[in-house]
Amino acid sequence: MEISELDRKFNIIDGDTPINEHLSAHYKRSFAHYTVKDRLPVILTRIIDSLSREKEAIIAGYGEEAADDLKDVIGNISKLKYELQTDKKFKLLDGNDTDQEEWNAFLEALPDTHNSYFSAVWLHAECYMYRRVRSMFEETTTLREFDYFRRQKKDAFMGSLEAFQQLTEKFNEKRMVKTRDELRGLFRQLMRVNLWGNRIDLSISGGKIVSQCGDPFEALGNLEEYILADDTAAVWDCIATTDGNIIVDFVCDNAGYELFTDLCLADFLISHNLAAKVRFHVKMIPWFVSDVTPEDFRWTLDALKLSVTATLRDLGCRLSNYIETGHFELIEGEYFWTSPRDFCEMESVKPSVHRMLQQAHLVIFKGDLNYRKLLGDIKWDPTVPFVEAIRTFRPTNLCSLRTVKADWWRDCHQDVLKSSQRRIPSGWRVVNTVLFSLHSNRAALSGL
Ligand SMILES: O=P(O)(O)OC[C@H]1O[C@](O)(CO)[C@@H](O)[C@@H]1O
Ligand SMILES: [Mn+2]
Repeated sequence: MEISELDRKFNIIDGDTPINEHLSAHYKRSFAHYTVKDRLPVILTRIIDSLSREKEAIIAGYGEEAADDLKDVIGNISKLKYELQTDKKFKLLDGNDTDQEEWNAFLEALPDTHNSYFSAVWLHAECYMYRRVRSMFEETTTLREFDYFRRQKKDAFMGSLEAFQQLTEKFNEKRMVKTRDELRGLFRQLMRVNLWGNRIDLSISGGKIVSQCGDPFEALGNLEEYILADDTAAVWDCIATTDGNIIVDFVCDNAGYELFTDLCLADFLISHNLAAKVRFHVKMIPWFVSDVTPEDFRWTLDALKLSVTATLRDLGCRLSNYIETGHFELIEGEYFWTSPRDFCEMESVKPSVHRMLQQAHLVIFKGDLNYRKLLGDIKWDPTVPFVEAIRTFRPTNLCSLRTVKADWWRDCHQDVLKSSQRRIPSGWRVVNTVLFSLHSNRAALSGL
């Protein structure tokens, strides 16, 4: 079928998402369109490939019955790919997962004009695809607990070991800082290391293993010019002006190198008495390929503890000890993070999560997907300040740490935009361009 014929059939508009509209694959020249048309089918195909490749190992681990389950799942993923590529309406979810009813209520309430892959809000379409894959496994007898992205996450972790080592060594050298100024300087560096950590994401690479190579601290200087918006000073003030008896929350994104940098930043906060507790909110089901699940979190601490190098072993022991002492807390069991809801809906849809975030003095939202959820997946006018774009979402002080993977102009102030245009020709082609934004909610930080 000719592409134009397809476009006509799916009612695709030949243009980019208009300002103030929701991002959607409906607009042919948008990154959302490229994602739904090209990236998501590739991610589905990669799941099928890895299941076929690992078939024997899976059967060895999950029993003979897993062979039939694998066959069913592979067939169902192929069907899902067909549904996606032919823009079928979203189906209700089967199965008994905890969040199934909420998801179905959400799907049933979608207007008829926005409930298929190319017509829906991009956030909804993308989340729905990952959630459908999960239900296929949930319906099996043997593979309900199987994480079909785990192999890739582990491989990416292993590929980053050298960077972990370098980061920990540098961090150990610097840990002993004493003065407030030195502390602030180290915080600034760790925030940047953390921000860069978000580059390593296995969904943007289509599931291909990408790991952090080279010395992360050394790379910082060259990367500085790519930072679009930087409120580190406000974030530091927000933390450093307290008595340290505060909770800091991470709404986590990717496992592997990024989680490692989250743990380093959290370690810094605890070991310098800047926070009494750091909580990590993670996903309950395999999500956007590399997102952290409780199992990934525990596995990461264990792998560090068992590392061949003493530096990483010591770190692993210290971090695990923080769990024992309650300085770190893994928050699991919450399905809101894998719902299609944006964060503005949190207070009404899941007040318990909102109340929990309110206990924290600062919440750090990691990554591109969380950023999109903060902004409601809307293509904001670039001049709209972050604090307006997050609308009524005000649980506490907020910080968003994100490398820009989706539409990049939404968070730029005009002056930044102008200077970045020299480097970035247009729209979604910036997918491989490294850009950062480091946002805090200035209004919330100043106590509004
Ligand atoms: O891991 P992160 O930072 O949330 O980014 C992942 C996501 O970024 C996007 O490319 C754009 O939002 C998604 O399509 C992708 O899967
Ligand atoms: Mn992610």
